Amino acid sequence: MASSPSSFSASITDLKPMTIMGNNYRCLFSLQQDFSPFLKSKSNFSSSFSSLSVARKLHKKTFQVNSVSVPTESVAGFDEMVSGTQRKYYMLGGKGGVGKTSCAASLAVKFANNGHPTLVVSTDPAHSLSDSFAQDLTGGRMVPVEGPISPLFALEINPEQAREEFRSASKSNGGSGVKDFMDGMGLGLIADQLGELKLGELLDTPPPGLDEAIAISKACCDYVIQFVESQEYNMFTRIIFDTAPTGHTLRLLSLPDFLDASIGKILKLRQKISSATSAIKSVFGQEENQEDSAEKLEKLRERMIKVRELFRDTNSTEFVIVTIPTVMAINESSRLTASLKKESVPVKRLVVNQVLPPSASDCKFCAMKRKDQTRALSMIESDPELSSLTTIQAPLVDVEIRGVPALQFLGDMVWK
Ligand SMILES: Nc1ncnc2c1ncn2[C@@H]1O[C@H](COP(=O)(O)OP(=O)(O)OP(=O)(O)O)[C@@H](O)[C@H]1O
Repeated sequence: MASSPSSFSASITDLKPMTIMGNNYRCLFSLQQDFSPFLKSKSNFSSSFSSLSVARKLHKKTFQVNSVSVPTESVAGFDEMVSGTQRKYYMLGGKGGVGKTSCAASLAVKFANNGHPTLVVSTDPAHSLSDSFAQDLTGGRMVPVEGPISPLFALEINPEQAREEFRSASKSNGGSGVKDFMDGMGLGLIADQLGELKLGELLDTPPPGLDEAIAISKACCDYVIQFVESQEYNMFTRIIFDTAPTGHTLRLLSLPDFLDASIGKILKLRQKISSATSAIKSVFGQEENQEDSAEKLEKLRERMIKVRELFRDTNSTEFVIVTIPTVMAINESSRLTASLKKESVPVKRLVVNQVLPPSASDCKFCAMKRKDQTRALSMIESDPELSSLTTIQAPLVDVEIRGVPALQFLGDMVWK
């Protein structure tokens, strides 16, 4: 067990041979556990970082010797991602289990090691950032991640809190449909005021599948607004979102539009009603309160427009799709790309994760798997949505990617 920089360097020579699907090579991952006490000390990390670079070089060399290099189709692009100190947002999304969290966490580590104070945020109700960083990041607030050179913080948006808010608002108002929705969105005051006027009939039907997940989307939007407005987040020049599987993410992205449209309708309605009879005015209470709530609504609407604009700003935001080489995952990625384009969300990169590395001698299982993957990869080339994206291939490795050194290792293979 190493616990000091000197023993760390000595142990570099002890890298254990590991295998990627049958091919021998030396793997940095075997270091992760041995050196965790050492890596706990941030001051030690910069010296460990240079040692890790040596280890990586050694690793690359071994790759060449054994002819099992990482798939070569990776396209340059990290230079562009890392350049500039203006804040950039990266959202990583795709089908469940394809490696969104691993890719998002590895990108965050890479940015932080390249001088960017970075925040990585999980918007997936089933968070796995803590597992990925091998560190407790729960609690719904920013937690520093030990290891990288520049500050790296992680935030897992607390789904229970958002769900609870939604549930209690729905229960206490005893309504249904749009009214429940408005309550859950923190618009209970307006919903109450308009309750007698059959609000549900005056608004369009909310999107199908409306449930507690939308409360989490609302919480995410609130955070996004804070990232833009609050001093607390000023320092971050890169913010990465590890998003939930496709359905949730699309809901999150369309929420600002939906709220903007709904609020617009309420405001118009209010205007009409405020000039009507005193009987109707009494439903709304005093003139002063009307002004107050109209102002609140207008403010909420402005903030939603801000979130929407941010999601669509090609200068500051990019949605990176993560997939794996299977027909199902690629079909879903194609649909996701089409939806994102429809929402005008900038998307230009596709990470194809868990690609079998080349091998001179496949077993029967590997040969079958490789055939499947080759077929799936060729689908990308002919897919009308995906073919125009920059494709980055990331290899399947035979160990779980957990902890900063492992994420750094993955990041160096993916983000080039
Ligand atoms: N390139 C890879 N090689 C080997 N294992 C990988 C690779 N990428 C990810 N994994 C493993 O796959 C599992 C799922 O990865 P991850 O949690 O990153 O996926 P996800 O898309 O975020 O999942 P979810 O949709 O459940 O949030 C993890 O155990 C992770 O270590």
